[in-house]
Amino acid sequence: MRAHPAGPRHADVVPPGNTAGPVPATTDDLDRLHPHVWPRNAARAADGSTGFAGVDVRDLAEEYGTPLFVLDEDDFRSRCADYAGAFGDPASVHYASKAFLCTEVARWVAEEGLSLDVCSGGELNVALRAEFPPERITLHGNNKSVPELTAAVEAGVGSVVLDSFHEIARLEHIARERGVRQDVMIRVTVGVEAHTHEFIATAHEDQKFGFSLTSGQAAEAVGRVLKAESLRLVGLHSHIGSQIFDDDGFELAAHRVIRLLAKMQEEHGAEALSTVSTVDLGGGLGIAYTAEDDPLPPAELAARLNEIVRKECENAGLAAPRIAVEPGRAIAGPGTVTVYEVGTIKDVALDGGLQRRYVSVDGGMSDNIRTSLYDAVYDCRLVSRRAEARAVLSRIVGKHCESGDVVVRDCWLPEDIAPGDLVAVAATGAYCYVMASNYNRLPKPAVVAVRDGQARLLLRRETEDDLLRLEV
Ligand SMILES: Cc1ncc(COP(=O)(O)O)c(C=O)c1O
Ligand SMILES: N[C@@H](CCCC[NH3+])C(=O)O
Repeated sequence: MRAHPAGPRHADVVPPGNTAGPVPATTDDLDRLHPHVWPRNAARAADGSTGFAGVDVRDLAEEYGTPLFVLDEDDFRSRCADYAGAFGDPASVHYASKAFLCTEVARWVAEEGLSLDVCSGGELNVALRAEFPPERITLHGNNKSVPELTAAVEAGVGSVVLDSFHEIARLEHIARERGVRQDVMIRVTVGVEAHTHEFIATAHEDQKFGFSLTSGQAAEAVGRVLKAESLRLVGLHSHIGSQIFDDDGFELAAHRVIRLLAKMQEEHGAEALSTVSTVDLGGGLGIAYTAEDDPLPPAELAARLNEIVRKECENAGLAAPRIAVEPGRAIAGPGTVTVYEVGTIKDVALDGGLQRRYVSVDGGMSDNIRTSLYDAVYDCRLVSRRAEARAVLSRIVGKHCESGDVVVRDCWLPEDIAPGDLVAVAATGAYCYVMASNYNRLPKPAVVAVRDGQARLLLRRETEDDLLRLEV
């Protein structure tokens, strides 16, 4: 181990409240790719450069350009397998495709035996292009259009998660016209305050999703669906939010959904509810964006949920339903990194003798809006060579005309970072590419999959011509 000190040039110049964690004690620490945060097949090579599934990051940058999303295929597939194993039946794990989707990834999900959640006609279209088995597709959304509902029914999707009274009537009409009995679930807003950013919590009462439990709307929705001859109620659904670390919220949600099921059985009779075989507890499992984050292992979560559902059902005298879950971030997030090239570097003197270093890269808020939107925290490392100098607290910023264009608010980088160096931001597989924009007319980056020493393009980089394609 190299014992070279990596502390800041002057510890007293570091601005307070930084989110980069403690000063790396050595240059080895500055180089370390924490295994919870970085893709399962990321590793430093002997010369200090970084390989992703055995492919040198410098070769990837040269061949595909930067910014570049690099997706470790085995990491993605192994997380599908982890969830499938934890919950017993792969089909009861629905990959939430909003986190990241392209045709090839939909094929991987199908091959791993999982189900797939889509929440728009566009996502459905990609799934069907990948020939994803329609009976394993679920359609979500609080405002699905008539064409979206129609496309789903005609494709033969496994279920539609109903989100409003308007939609019950709309879907009933569409299914009846086509002579189909469509399987549906009801999205119940269970009134749980998930401990996460307020913009990504979804089960408190005052928001747009689902039928609320306390107002009686959820019970009313069950009644209406049971009367709709072209709909068949197969499950109750709850999703409490995203990037959640403790299981209390899931437990409470499970408890409330089962109570509703029991109440509905009392009201409508066991026969009427005999088709309700699933309790879907949604997604939301947090991932490690930094070494301090401590996500719940899928097997632990599955065991806890099974136990609570079993106990609740026993108390209510119900047969235990199948538990379904919808992880998006937990499957797609950790296996992808974004590689950027450093362009410019600027040191700023702050009040009180403090200093901040701005490292500008060739992407920004157009390929990762999460930092500006949710104050997201990320780990960023120099990946094209070994760190040889002391650590300097740095801020990774993009190239957009916006001072809030921050990719990583605080991270430690070696003092000698220079234009042309490659840096990578970890855990960008979920909600980065899919939320990308063309702000300042920047083309969307390419997405490349790596596996067994080989790289394969999944989505090509947008071109200047692509950016002109909508001009009339
Ligand atoms: C209904 C539903 N299911 C699943 C997910 C996936 O969430 P996550 O990516 O946090 O697992 C979301 C997004 O929050 C969602 O709205
Ligand atoms: N897009 C959000 C989460 C919302 C998930 C979809 N309901 C994120 O990046 O964290």
